[in-house]
Amino acid sequence: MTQGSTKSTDEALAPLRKRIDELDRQIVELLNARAKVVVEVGHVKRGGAAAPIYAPEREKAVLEQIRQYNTGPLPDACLEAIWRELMSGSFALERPLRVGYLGPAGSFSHLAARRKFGSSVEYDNVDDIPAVFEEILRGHIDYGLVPIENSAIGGIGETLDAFLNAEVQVCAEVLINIHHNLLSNAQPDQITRIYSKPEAIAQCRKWLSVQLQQAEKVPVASTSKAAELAATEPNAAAIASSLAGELYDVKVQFANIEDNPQNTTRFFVIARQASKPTGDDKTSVMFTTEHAAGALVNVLDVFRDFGLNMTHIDKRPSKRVNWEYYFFVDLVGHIEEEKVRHAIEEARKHCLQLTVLGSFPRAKEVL
Ligand SMILES: O=C(O)C(=O)C[C@]1(C(=O)O)C=C[C@H](O)C=C1
Repeated sequence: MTQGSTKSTDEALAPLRKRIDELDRQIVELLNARAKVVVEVGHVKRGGAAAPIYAPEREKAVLEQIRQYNTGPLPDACLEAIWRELMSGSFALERPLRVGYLGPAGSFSHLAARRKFGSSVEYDNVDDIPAVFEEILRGHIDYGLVPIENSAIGGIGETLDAFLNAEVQVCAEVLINIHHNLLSNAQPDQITRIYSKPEAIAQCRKWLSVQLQQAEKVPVASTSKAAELAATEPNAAAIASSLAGELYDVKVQFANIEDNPQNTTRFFVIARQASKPTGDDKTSVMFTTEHAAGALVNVLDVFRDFGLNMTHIDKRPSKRVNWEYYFFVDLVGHIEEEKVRHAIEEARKHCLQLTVLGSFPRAKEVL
């Protein structure tokens, strides 16, 4: 490029950048005007009948409105990411929130928590999934992220079991695309051991059956724990997120090694309080029935009779009596809707026990 053309580019850019500077000034002014209103929202919420700081139903309405206002050229996903971060800042202005997840840092639960709650909340990593539930009940954290099901391997038993022992509420759901990476600071042909969470090993089964067959697969409590081990042990590798690779300083040797590129995990956000209706919600229930012919069908018939669509069903052994099960069902609708409330009352008549785990806005996007 000649000096003349550089100069003319600079000359052409200068007024455009000046306009951007002026717009940035106005955006900052507007963002702070918004933030001042958020501070007032915080006063209202902390006074009187202390309302929850995180309002999933309002979050959904705000994001939908942003999509409606958007006439481009910015894509909706870009604006949504900006507004999520803005709302994260709102939490800090109203009352700092503590969000717990299965650690150590860099786990997919951490990733889900960061995508949902942004960078202005405090994060706490806990040792196992039941501990996320306990920390909610003890009031040490305000919200917890727990994996509920994966598109390839189904329900996460540890989370389902934790619902049997802890009375927490499901207040939101989060869908995350799970991309696994083989992390190691050793050359691939030197790797003798691969650490990961059993679910992650299962999600990369095909890749592992062809690649690195010589390496021993060692299950550990989380993918981030695996990354931590791979960082310190020679000839070790981990299957984990790229975030874990960054945090523990372990190189990505192979990216996206999951068998299914659409590999998605659904997380629940658990809390001490429920979420308000949005008009597009789900309700999660857990029940156990008598050990008799047709007992489960009787419950499901009620949901069908009330025209309630079921989006998820799972089962776990009760661990009290052999072959006795707890069923987990997600229904479309909110418990405050007459139809849903009525159906659940009817279904309860066919159950030994039925617990409503919570109603929450239906997640539309994979974050
Ligand atoms: O409207 C509220 O309840 C807020 O707390 C404000 C706000 C926002 O920034 O728009 C913040 C966080 C979300 O939970 C929902 C909305």
